[in-house]
Amino acid sequence: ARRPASPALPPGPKGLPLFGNLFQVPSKLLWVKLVEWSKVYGPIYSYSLVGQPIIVLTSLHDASELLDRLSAKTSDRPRLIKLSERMCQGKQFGMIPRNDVWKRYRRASHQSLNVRAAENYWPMQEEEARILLDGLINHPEIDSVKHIHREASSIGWRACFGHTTIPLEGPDPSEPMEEFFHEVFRAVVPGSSIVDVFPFLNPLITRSKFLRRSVTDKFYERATAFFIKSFSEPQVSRWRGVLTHRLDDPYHSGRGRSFIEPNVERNREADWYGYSARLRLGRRDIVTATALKWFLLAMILYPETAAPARAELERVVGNRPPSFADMDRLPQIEAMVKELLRWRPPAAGGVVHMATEDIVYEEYLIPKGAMLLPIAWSICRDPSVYPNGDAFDPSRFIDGMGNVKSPLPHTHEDYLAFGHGRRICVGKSFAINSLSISTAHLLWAFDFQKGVDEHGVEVTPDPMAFLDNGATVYPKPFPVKLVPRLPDLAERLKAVLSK
Ligand code: HEM
Repeated sequence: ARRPASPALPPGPKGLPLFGNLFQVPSKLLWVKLVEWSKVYGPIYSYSLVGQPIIVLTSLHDASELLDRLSAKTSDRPRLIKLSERMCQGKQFGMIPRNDVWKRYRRASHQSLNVRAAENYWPMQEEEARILLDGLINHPEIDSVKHIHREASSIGWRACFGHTTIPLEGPDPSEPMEEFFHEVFRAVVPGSSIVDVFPFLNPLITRSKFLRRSVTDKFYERATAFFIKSFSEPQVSRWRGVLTHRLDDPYHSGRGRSFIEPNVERNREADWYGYSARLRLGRRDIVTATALKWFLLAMILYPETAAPARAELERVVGNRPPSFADMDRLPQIEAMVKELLRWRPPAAGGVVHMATEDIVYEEYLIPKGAMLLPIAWSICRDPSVYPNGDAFDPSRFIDGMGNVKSPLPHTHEDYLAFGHGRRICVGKSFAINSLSISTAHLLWAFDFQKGVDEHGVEVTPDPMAFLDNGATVYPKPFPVKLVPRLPDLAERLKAVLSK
């Protein structure tokens, strides 16, 4: 296309003077509306909230050009008053601007979470996957979602603090943090908080307790207080006390070194890194739990897609539980995890970036200060790379020889659910490992069938029934029936767990 004399913002829905599209965007499931608009206005379009332009990216081409290739100019975060400044007091590094503090946090967490370093958590993640199965077998009366949550929080907490496993019956020390992260995910959505839409309210809110309460919700103050307290020396020592104590427990081997340790040892600013690490990473694992809920749903609705992975597990591991050492020979598991994150990217609406300078992109102007919102839902079903993207089909990632296909360029090895550019998820390898080992164990151990409701009627879950949690999206709860695939499953697990 010929470039017009003065490039302008990508077109989009017409709004009101001053307010822009403020009254057209829903307060829940914003991304569903944004996907709808992309069908009308094209893969790249813009809308505005009270003068703030937001550029919506729904194609792989635009997202990779703007957020990956031009990431030097598009890796900032917008000012997030409620989330970053009020709730996290500038300490949650995923949300702060791209400044020196961010760089130090990012470097420190990359050191402990990169592909190689993530291998340190394999024994702990394997153990947790087995404890998950053990719980599901011995406590079928407890909702499977609760088991999944236990596993996810235990993995997250153990990685952060070197903690031993969190028991099903609790106590779960990470619980308040989970609450906090729910709030974080809600507040990261553009326009979700009134103080971000009308920043002039900020000083007023600081002064008025009434306003503070009314712009936030009931969890806010409690969760924020917990978050801030978790930096404090006494709190950290208290957690450490719990850890060391439990390490002697023979059933819970206590394997699993905190990923903070290497940083603490290496850095002179040990305390600073140590304390801050706890929050920047603690409870991100709830995203992994979300992915596992979608996994159960996919297995109920598309049972035939489990067959190749099962056949492979039978061939490679047989009657013993799978392990990371088997993963090279389990391409079907890799394909399953790729497809799971593609079909239902947990952060469906993407995480917002901000341009730090004016960018002329194709015929458009992306002005400095514009928000850029990559809609993972759409990008992960971009028809030019993933045809028939609404169908759950792990075989799309398998070639004629039964190996995982080489990914197409710019697809981040077919893991587009982890975002883009310099802000790409720092826990990516860690999360993929958690999902691979958990799905491998679940497929090895169980057949998944529809569960029944309180009247005994079989329930077919609706894959389009979403529960909004801001940047992440859950399936509406559904019952599932797990049928053990080996008669002596419980004994086999006991044998490996007590080793
Ligand atoms: C399936 C699980 C997960 C998914 C789908 C996911 C996805 C994402 C996405 C979309 C972003 C924003 C990227 C962007 O701005 O373009 C992000 C950022 C981040 N993720 Fe994850 N994540 C997952 C698990 C984790 C885990 C387990 C950890 C920690 C161990 C983690 C730590 C982070 C951090 C610290 C950031 C902020 C990075 C920055 O702003 O520089 N994530 N993640």
